Amino acid sequence: MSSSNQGAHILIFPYPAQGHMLPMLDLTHQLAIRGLTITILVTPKNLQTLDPLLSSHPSIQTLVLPFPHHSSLPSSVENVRDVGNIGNVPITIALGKLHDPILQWFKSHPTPPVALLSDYFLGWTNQLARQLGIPRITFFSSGAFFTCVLNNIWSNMETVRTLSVVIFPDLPRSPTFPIDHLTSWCRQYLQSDPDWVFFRHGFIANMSSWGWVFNVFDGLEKEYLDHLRKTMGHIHVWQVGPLHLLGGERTLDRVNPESDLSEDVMKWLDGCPDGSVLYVCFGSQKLLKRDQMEALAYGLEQSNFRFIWVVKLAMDQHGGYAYEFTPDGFEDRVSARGIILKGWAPQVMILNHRAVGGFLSHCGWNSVLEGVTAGVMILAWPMEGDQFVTARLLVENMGVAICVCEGANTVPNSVKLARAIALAMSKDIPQRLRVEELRGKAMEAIRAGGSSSKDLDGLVRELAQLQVKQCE
Ligand SMILES: O=c1ccn([C@@H]2O[C@H](COP(=O)(O)OP(=O)(O)O[C@H]3O[C@H](CO)[C@@H](O)[C@H](O)[C@H]3O)[C@@H](O)[C@H]2O)c(=O)[nH]1
Repeated sequence: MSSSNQGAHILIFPYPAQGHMLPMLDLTHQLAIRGLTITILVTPKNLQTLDPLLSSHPSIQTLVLPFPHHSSLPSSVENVRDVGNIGNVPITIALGKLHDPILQWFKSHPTPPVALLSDYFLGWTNQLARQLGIPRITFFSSGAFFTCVLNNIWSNMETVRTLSVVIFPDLPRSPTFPIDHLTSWCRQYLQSDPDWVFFRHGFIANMSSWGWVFNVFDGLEKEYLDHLRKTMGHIHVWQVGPLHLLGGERTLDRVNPESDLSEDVMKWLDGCPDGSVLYVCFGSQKLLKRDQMEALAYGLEQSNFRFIWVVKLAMDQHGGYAYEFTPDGFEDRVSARGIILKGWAPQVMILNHRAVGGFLSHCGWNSVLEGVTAGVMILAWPMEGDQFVTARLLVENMGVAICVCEGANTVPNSVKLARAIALAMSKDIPQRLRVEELRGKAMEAIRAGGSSSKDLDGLVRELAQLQVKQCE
């Protein structure tokens, strides 16, 4: 396949948040092995994240542009990881100022890109692509159900934000959500603030982009993908997930190379019985408050189950770094059966270890795909963004997870949490069987000739076709 695609040059623009970048880099890897010529755009502090990709594909070019200033961001911040999801609006606005530098780079390039593939938070690039006279493809790092909900919210924001319960009668299963379970943007949106108007326009622009790529698979979200194809009248909708499964040995590169934690953790898991360990991790952005950490610690302690709990390092208000709080003495008390993993965990490796039987997760889209494809039971604690919608998909639609807590600021009851952990970790819970079936469907989707694999090839064919058209 590769030789016929040589020369089709694509500009890839990831959004600087781990949950967005990692799947987009997996996608880039797939496009590179299929022979496309790739330039990837990052700001200086995100360049390091590309190291594994660039060492596998030395032919990939980088376009490194300085991160533009935004008054509400400390000057050292170039990634949502450093500030949490509160940074999404200013980071998107700041990146919008790259419009002119990209335009200049494009005009001076001897063989400029024939298409622009950018994250769904970078909807302003739709207009940029139009100016450049090339198609823009939106990459969605979240699911199709959430995209249906989000399109609806942004299109009707003036009404939606006044409601306490929002009904989506036109979506499959006509879901209803309390406003608090929809993205906090509904509460924060300010029509009089140009930053918010710009942010909103980006999402609306996504709806008219030339193509859409989703990190999803048929078995999980077919009804929502079909809905999007039907309502948007779009033929260029590609489902290419779960991308982390296609990443091959790249998956291991997600482990922080400076830490040797992964070896110790895997050794510890080797000594644990099958399905006996609960893995606890809330993605790359969300930091729990002190009382939430305490309640979670006591819940884990009382459950008596083995666990690995990932505790994050975060920037404090003085620009220094500190780990999330854990109660005094907790680590010693549970040392016989629990590990507190400080820093960046080798999540995919841990989830795929035979000893791991449950995953207490915030339902970030990547974590969900990684949990499901490891055949691990998910204990959902949705907190923000797309996570309530994803939890609905898993708990109610698919029946592969149970909900153990809800809300970004909720302090769980430790006793109830311990009970829920015990229930979820039991071997005979029906959700466990269903998640195994769903895992089979994900594997089916990515094998040669499977639905995601075919779509990935179809996407590359279309991109190569653009090159042919440009040469005619
Ligand atoms: O110690 C860690 C922590 C995270 N990860 C990886 O980081 C990614 C985290 O992604 P995700 O589970 O999606 O969570 P967030 O980082 O919170 O992602 C943001 O972006 C996602 C994709 O748009 C959304 O679904 C989430 O709600 C949003 O918070 C996953 O691949 C994890 O494997 C690690 O490898 N080690």
